[in-house]
Amino acid sequence: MAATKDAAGPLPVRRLSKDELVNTHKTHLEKQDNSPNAPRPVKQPIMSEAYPASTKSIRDLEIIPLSELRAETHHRGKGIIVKAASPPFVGAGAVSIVEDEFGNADKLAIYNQADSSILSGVPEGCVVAVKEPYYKNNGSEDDFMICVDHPSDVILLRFTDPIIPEPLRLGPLLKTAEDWKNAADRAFIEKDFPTAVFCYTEALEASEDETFKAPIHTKRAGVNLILGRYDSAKADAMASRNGGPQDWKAYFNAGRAAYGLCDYAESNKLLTTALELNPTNASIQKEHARCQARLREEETGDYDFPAMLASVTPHSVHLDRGSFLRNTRVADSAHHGRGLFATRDIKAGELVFAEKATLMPNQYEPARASAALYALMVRQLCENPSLSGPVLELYGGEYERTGAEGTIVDGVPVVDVFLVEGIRTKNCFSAPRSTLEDTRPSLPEGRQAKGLWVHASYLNHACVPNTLRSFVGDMLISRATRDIKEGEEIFQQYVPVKSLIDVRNKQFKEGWGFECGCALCAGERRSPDAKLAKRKELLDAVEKLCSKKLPGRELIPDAKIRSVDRLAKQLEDAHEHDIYDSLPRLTLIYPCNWLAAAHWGRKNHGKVVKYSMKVLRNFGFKVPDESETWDPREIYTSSGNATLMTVHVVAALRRLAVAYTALGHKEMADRSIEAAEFGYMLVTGFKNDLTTLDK
Ligand SMILES: C[S@@+](CC[C@H](N)C(=O)[O-])C[C@H]1O[C@@H](n2cnc3c(N)ncnc32)[C@H](O)[C@@H]1O
Repeated sequence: MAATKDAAGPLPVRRLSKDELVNTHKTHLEKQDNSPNAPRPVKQPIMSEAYPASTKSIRDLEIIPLSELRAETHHRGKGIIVKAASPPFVGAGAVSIVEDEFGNADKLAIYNQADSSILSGVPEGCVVAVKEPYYKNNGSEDDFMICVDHPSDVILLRFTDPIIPEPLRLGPLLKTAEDWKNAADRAFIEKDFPTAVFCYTEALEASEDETFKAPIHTKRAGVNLILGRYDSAKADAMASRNGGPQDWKAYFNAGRAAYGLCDYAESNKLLTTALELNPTNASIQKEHARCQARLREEETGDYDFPAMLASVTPHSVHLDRGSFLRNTRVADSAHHGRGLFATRDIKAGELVFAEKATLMPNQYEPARASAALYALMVRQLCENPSLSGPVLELYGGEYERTGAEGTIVDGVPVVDVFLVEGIRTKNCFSAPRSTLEDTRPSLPEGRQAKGLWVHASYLNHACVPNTLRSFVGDMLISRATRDIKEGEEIFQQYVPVKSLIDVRNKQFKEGWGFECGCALCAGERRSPDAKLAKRKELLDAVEKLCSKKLPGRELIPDAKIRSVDRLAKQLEDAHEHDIYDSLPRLTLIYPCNWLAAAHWGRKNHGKVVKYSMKVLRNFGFKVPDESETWDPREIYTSSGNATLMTVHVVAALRRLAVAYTALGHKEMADRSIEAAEFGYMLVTGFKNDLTTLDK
């Protein structure tokens, strides 16, 4: 863990007075962008500044005055209780001027609160407790602020909480439970849902009358459903039961909440009860049928992928589908910690699993995608604690846990934003809106969302993996690239691998903290350094000569083709037979692809066959001598365990088909196309027309 600043720093020489703070704050408020759709920036944690979230109750901390806060210090064992003396300035966080019971004032910046929480902009007059506050200098001599990064380090205190010191007490703002209910109803009509939840909560706290409380639970369940706070919605719905004829509503709402949590088995149970109580209700029937469909998908893995793709639009990338996971299970891995293992034999091409994202924001802007996922993870852990368990169990890198993360303290789950960021960086995937679309050459590159798929997060990496992942909206599809035996570990590539072993392992070390030990990496490490250096030198020479591009329609001069051919031969000679006999030769893929494309432009079909077959060979596939009759469809099942499948394999097979046709080898041409279609299914996740590759 990074150094925390627990040692006491100095008391500031000068602090700004309340008037000075409030006046400056007012000028900021005047400039605040209040448009409802203005995107809120996210303050993503800097791991070198990491410090753990407080795990103590505010009632176990020593409450200190603001005047005792020391610069650059985490005040362990201490807490402050303050009242907001200004409206909040809402940017990456919410900044308020606050005062304590002694009239000391200071600036409080609260980050990482969900928009649906009232703490995302503490209203003036509210009282909050900050646990183990971090007091931070903002640059100039007298500019300090209390900086709350962990959402659970700040607690909104109820007006009647006895912990509030006398001078900060207002007493209840409204007199009766009925007043609070009416205020909540008004907030609901104005679509101010966080305030509605707050006021319904006060109404519930202010009343002992169960007949008054039951419908308020129903209303708060409804608001929580709107806010996506499914755990609370479910608890409210269940609390609204009173044994009367309206209880079907409670089960219906609880069922919808469980559906929102993707807990379809639980949802089914609740909706079935709702249906028993009200068998003719069309809304329950509809939700029940929807839930049954999810359970079928979970059981069978039977998906209509084209329909799913058709439903993905720029505004709707979250698919209403269940996850099919039963072909795989999590178990200890010989490579690292836990991994995913096959629970039965899986044939090349079969669905290994399909998983709906646990969390994936609809944010495809490269500059915003990571921050959006981080913010969503924090929000969900705060709002739906039932999701915390599976997310917090994921590998979080080197960040040291306290063990209290996710436990409920002072009524809220402890959420440590640095752990969340650690989990995010080690487990998130980039996802195009659809992999099929992504294979279109005309599509601009780089528009990918970032998401978290909890089951897929257990996959370890191999450069020569046995599965390939693809996406349709927020659904991750994993297909077997070769036959997998029951009990075998499932691997995937974390990122497309670089051809030079040093370069790719540097990437794994820096990004994920490991050195790959897959068959390819282990084999390549047997090559002496001089051979590795020679291959790098030759690849550099080819890339320089060809400017890293593949030939298009232009006619490439003979002399250039001869030069590339010569370098390719030297590269081939720089691979030891005993090591590379059944391993991919990644540095040779680009030159061979280039030569196939160059000969393609010259309609030199024999050479196209030769170099396309070399491309397949260099991806690790077993191919015969180019003059033999063979069946390209067999490459997926007869090539051993060190192959690498990409869209370039599909392109090579297509090129092969055209060349075979031109040479009059119709049968091999047809088989090549079938093999290309199969490969394209692996790449895109389901059967698709190869012509997408031309669009
Ligand atoms: C997404 S997690 C994979 C699941 C992880 N093994 C676990 O126990 O939760 C990613 C982490 O797994 C480890 N890992 C993945 N592939 C590996 C490999 N081939 N060899 C060693 N460690 C690997 C790395 O520490 C990486 O940061």
